[in-house]
Amino acid sequence: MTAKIIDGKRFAEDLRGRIADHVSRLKSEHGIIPGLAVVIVGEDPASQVYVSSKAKHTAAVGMNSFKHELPADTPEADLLALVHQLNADPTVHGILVQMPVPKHIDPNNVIEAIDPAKDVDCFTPANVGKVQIGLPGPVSCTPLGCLMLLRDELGSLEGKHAVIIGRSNLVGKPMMQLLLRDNCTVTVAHSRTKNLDEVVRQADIVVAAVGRPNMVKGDWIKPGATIIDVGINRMPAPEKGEGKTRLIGDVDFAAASEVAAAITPVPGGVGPMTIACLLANTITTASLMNGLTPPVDLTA
Ligand SMILES: NC(=O)C1=CN([C@@H]2O[C@H](COP(=O)(O)OP(=O)(O)OC[C@H]3O[C@@H](n4cnc5c(N)ncnc54)[C@H](OP(=O)(O)O)[C@@H]3O)[C@@H](O)[C@H]2O)C=CC1
Ligand SMILES: Nc1nc(=O)c2c([nH]1)NC[C@@H]1CN(c3ccc(C(=O)N[C@@H](CCC(=O)O)C(=O)O)cc3)C=[N+]21
Repeated sequence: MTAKIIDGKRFAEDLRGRIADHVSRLKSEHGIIPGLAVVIVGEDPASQVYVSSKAKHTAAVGMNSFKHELPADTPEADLLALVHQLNADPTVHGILVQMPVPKHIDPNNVIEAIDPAKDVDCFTPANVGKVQIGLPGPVSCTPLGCLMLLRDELGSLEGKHAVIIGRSNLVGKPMMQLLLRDNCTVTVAHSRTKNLDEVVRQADIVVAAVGRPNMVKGDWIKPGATIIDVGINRMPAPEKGEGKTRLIGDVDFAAASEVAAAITPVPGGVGPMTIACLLANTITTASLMNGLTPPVDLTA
């Protein structure tokens, strides 16, 4: 079998088109221009790339984009003061502080400082809890993007056995909640899981979110499974020239493609969906902050 390649880049483009429609409706019917503030501390090149990409897409859908770049040695108190200022700013509906933050800053203090009403990453305890009980609000961007791709590919997810590899607060745990809500039977594997290959062989749906290049082998995949590869691993690519790199996922794409029914590529799979879902969450928070029901097609 040669797997269908799930085109996350194209799906994200379509999603951004729908988001742009919602933005223009919020403007014309309610006089609201959704605003997203992105804060980056330090000069990590990969983070810079993501932040620029977010700013570009935010503006392209008609939202206000506010970018705050702080030096790497910014004291924690100054970062928290900026977050409080953004919490109080009525033109800002979403706040994202790019992670990781430098070592002298406690990421938990940053997350606690963000007003849950503007928490478009869905990092705050209030919003994590809302996802768990199924109340409206922002939903973790990467898991939301994975869910949209899976629903588009499979229709109903009911009764499917989903194996998630990774249990981070950013990806694995919220993915577990969303798949459970869609009536999957969910297994969450992690670094202490025994016989991971045998566990993965049970899966109708595999979500790999580990950060280890090509860790999931072709012979771990049940024939006909659907594979979502969240992993982003930057590898040296001397064949492209001195100092060049390329991205690969957590799944051995070539081997898994021989067995699976459908698979996301890296790049061009989950990554673009993450950014589109950040914009979707900004529509959700802007709607809720104004007493409006968030559009159903942008949330879980
Ligand atoms: N495409 C996108 O938009 C995004 C991509 N990513 C990428 O996804 C990947 C995961 O990110 P994130 O969740 O933040 O990573 P974390 O490092 O926070 O979590 C990794 C998880 O993988 C588990 N793990 C580590 N080694 C193994 C192993 N040998 N076998 C099984 N499980 C293992 C860890 O287990 P334990 O808990 O036991 O330590 C942990 O739960 C990264 O490559 C990241 O770059 C992340 C966010 C967005
Ligand atoms: N507060 C916060 N929220 C995040 O959502 C967040 C974060 N911090 N820190 C880092 C991770 C990682 N992340 C990605 C977003 C887009 C791509 C993406 O667009 N990837 C492209 C490739 C981009 C490239 O070529 O570098 C793709 O997979 O096709 C990847 C990874 C969001 N994260």
